[in-house]
Amino acid sequence: MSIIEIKNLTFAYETQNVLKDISLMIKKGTITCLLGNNGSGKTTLLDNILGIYPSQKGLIKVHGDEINKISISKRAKYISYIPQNHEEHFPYTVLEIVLMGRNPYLKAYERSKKEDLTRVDEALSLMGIMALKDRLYTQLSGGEMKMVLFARAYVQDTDIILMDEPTASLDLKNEQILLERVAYLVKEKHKTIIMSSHEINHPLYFDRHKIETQVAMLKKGRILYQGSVKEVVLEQNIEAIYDVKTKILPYTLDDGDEGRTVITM
Ligand SMILES: Nc1ncnc2c1ncn2[C@@H]1O[C@H](COP(=O)(O)OP(=O)(O)OP(=O)(O)O)[C@@H](O)[C@H]1O
Repeated sequence: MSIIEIKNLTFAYETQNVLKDISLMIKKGTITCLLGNNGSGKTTLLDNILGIYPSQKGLIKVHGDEINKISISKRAKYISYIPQNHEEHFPYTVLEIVLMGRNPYLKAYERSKKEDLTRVDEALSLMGIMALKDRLYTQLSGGEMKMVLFARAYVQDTDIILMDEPTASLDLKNEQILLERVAYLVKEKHKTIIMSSHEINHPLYFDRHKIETQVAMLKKGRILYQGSVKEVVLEQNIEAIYDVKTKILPYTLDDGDEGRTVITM
């Protein structure tokens, strides 16, 4: 059974439809990569899955229930979200920001327990950002903030994690850490991840690591191509979406692992 079912979703902010007849089935323990040019509707689709807008046309079900009928407290135990941009105006420390990921598990006025603080330490170590623990979140760089938000999603302990361009503004090392942690969460913890990305090599990376990966390529609010990495990440599809000519090149690593990489011409 699918953990997320989207059927014929059409959505408009005002009068013009931004998402058009989107249907997507997402299995537990898989990654879905949303690719598409700027303004194609990736963030809007993630926001709809999160249930932050009243439903318009079509249906989104999470764990078998219509998303807008699931209480906010239950939703926070089902889905965590790493937004593209996150502004925090209050000078919380990194510790406090990550600890917020445990809020869905606290009763009204209940204080964090020792176990919650242990989870925060575990997440900060996992992301290699223990040194940031007492820093003010408002004073971090964009890339450091992204790593902190991933740690917050990790402690929230949801089955589903939505990520909006999670590697944007990360340096090469942190991009590698993030991709490895995403792969770990899916393979070892059976999390279900939906991530938007402008990096076509991301689905190829997950495919090489033998993670079940679905790709949905959007253009002007429609999914034009949908399926496995091998079915969808093709030169002609990339050109149809981005109007850019590319080559997909095969490579073999020293250990014999084979993969493919996309280069622009
Ligand atoms: N709050 C809003 N009100 C009105 N229109 C919006 C709003 N948010 C987004 N849009 C419009 O909806 C369309 C889809 O935007 P969205 O942010 O979902 O695209 P995206 O694929 O995530 O783009 P990007 O790759 O640039 O992040 C765009 O034309 C955008 O201008």
